[in-house]
Amino acid sequence: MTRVSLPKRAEGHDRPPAIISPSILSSDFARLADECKRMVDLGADWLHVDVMDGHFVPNLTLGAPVVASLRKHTDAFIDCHLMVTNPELWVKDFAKAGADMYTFHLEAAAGPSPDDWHNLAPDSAHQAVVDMCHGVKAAGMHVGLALRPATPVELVVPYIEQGLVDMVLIMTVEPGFGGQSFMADKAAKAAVLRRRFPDLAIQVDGGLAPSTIDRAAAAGANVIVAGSAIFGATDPGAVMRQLRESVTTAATSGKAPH
Ligand SMILES: O=C(CO)[C@H](O)[C@H](O)COP(=O)(O)O
Repeated sequence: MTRVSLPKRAEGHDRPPAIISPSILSSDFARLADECKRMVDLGADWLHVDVMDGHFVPNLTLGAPVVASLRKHTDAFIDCHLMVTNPELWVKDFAKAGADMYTFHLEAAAGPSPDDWHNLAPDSAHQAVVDMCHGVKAAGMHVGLALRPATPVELVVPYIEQGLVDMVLIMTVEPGFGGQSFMADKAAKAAVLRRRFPDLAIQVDGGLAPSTIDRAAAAGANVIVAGSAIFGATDPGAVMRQLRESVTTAATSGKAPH
C-alpha cells in the first residue's frame, strides 16, 4: 500500500490540483533537513529528489540512504526522480527508505541498451516497462514514468491506459543539471496527455519559473518541479504561490490544453 494517496480532480477543474515540488538539487545539501522543512513551511506540497548515477546522465547526486535520513525529519511526500540506468536495482531500497513516488525513465527501462526505446511501438506496452511498474507498485510506492525531451510522448499512452502509471514526468530540459533553460515545445507534450487523461498527474521538470509556468500550465501540467527558481529566490514562498496560481487559473479557464 502506498503511504499517501494522490489528490483527486475537483468538479469544475480539468485536471488534478496543483502540486508544487521543489527540487532539492538546488538546496544546500549540508543543511538538507532544514532546507526541506523550510520549503514545506513555505507551502511546498512535495519534495523532489533527483537521483543521478553518472551514467544515464552525466552527473552524480545521491541515493536511498539520503532519502532514509530525510524521512526521519519529514512526513512530506518524497517524490524521487531516478535518472539512472537499471532503475529496477533500486526499487526496494527506495521503498525501504520511505520514498512515496518512484519515477523512472522509459528510456532506461525499455531494455539493456540505451537505444532500445527507439524500438518501442507507440500502441503497445513493452514487458520490461510493465514489469518495472508492477515492481514499484508492489514495493508500496506510486509509479512515475519519465521521458527525456527527445522521446515521443505517445510511447507512454499504453501504460497509462492499462492503469500502470500514477504520474508521467515530462522533462523540459535535458536531464542532468539544474538551472537550464526551459524547452517550451517539450511542455506542449503535456497537452497530448491532458486531452486524453483528465485525471492523470502530469509533472513537468526543468526551467520552471514564474516566467515559464504559464506555458506548462496551458498545456495541462499540474505537478510542477522547480529548483533554482525556488531555492534561488529571496521569497521562495511567493514563487511557489505564483506557480500554483498559474496552474489553478489554467485548470479552471475552460480552455482546452494546448
Ligand atoms: O531533474 C532535474 C535535472 O535533471 C531537476 O529537477 C531540474 O532541472 C530542476 O532544476 P531547475 O528548476 O533549476 O531547472
